[in-house]
Amino acid sequence: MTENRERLQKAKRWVVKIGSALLTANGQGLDQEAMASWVRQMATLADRGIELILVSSGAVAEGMVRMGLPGRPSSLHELQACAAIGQMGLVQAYESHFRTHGLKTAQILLTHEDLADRTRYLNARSTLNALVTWGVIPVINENDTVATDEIRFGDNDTLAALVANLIDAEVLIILTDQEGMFDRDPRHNPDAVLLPEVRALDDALMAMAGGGGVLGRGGMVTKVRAARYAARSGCSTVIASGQSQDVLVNLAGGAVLGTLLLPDEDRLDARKQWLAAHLQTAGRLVLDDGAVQALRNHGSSLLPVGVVQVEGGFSRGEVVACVDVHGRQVAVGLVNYGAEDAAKIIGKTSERLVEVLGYMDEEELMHRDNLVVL
Ligand SMILES: Nc1ncnc2c1ncn2[C@@H]1O[C@H](COP(=O)(O)OP(=O)(O)O)[C@@H](O)[C@H]1O
Ligand SMILES: N[C@@H](CCC(=O)OP(=O)(O)O)C(=O)O
Repeated sequence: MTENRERLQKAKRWVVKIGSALLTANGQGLDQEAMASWVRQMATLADRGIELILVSSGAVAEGMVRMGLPGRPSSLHELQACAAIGQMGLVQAYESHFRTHGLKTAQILLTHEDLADRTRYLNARSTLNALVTWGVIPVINENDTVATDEIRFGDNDTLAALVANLIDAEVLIILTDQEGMFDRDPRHNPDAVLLPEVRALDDALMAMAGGGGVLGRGGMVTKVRAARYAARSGCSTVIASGQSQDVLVNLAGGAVLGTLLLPDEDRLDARKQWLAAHLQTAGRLVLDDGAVQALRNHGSSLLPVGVVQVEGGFSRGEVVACVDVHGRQVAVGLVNYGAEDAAKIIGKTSERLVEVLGYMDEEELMHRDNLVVL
């Protein structure tokens, strides 16, 4: 175990995510004292040459306090207005805390759409790399003011993981209001046991992870999912308590704190990571069992013959999900045929494509270089 903790000691690029539950002191507004402590710790790490990217929630919660609202608004526009109000307080606080340590900050607000579009994805990556190289601390949040269901990450755990993929971070630290991940939700099970180290891809984890509290969005479910996303670029995740004294500095020293979620060894190349980052897709292809096996076990391309159904109105070149007959996601990839033509060729062998369509661009519906098995 300590050997894996030593990985953290060597890591040079970290994403740190701070959740609303932790940041807002039980709905009493931003916890300035706690923020000062995390910032001081990050300044210590920056001083040791660690590159840091901060993903911070708290905009909606702070907006609620500023507007004197008793609970989280249910209407989308009020929620978005709250986020816009609270985001001011959030960046203002980080800017002034970091300035006391001589560090500059930069605000970055993203939606899922920014990472789904290849050009914007590359732009976001270059900008973040430029900031980090200058020693500026990017402070990232979802662009809640414009995010609708179609373009949102939904929670900042996911956003933080996709940022870790984007900039090739070695470590993602998710600070929350619990000591780490337990085998059951400790809020409801006092005898729950803390898990010190797990494989991020272990399927059993999802069953142990429950939902979140009043202010946070995702609970442990989104944190485990985030660790799985992070693992795609070889990034280790730690879920730890933000209330634990000097948590960041101690983790950097190799202390056994919180839960370490380790990646498996094989890591996706940068383009496949971008493909995998598509949380929303333009449509779905339903695969028969043979095609599922071919993709999963043999790294094959997807041929029309293995597809039983086409759903959605996608065009050639769009990112489409592949699911099995039970609707479970198998892969995502760039499709070689639009939905209309795809519907005509599914179930057909490659030799029949010209006969059915009158032309053939590629014999695969998705080439293996353009798909990623999830
Ligand atoms: N297996 C688990 N281990 C630890 N916490 C869990 C687990 N399942 C659910 N939770 C809940 O997840 C909450 C943290 O998530 P959340 O409220 O979204 O916080 P944040 O704002 O930090 O993202 C904890 O307070 C806890 O009640
Ligand atoms: N963008 C939102 C973050 C919502 C969110 O994911 O919260 P959390 O589950 O506490 O990380 C905000 O700033 O309020």
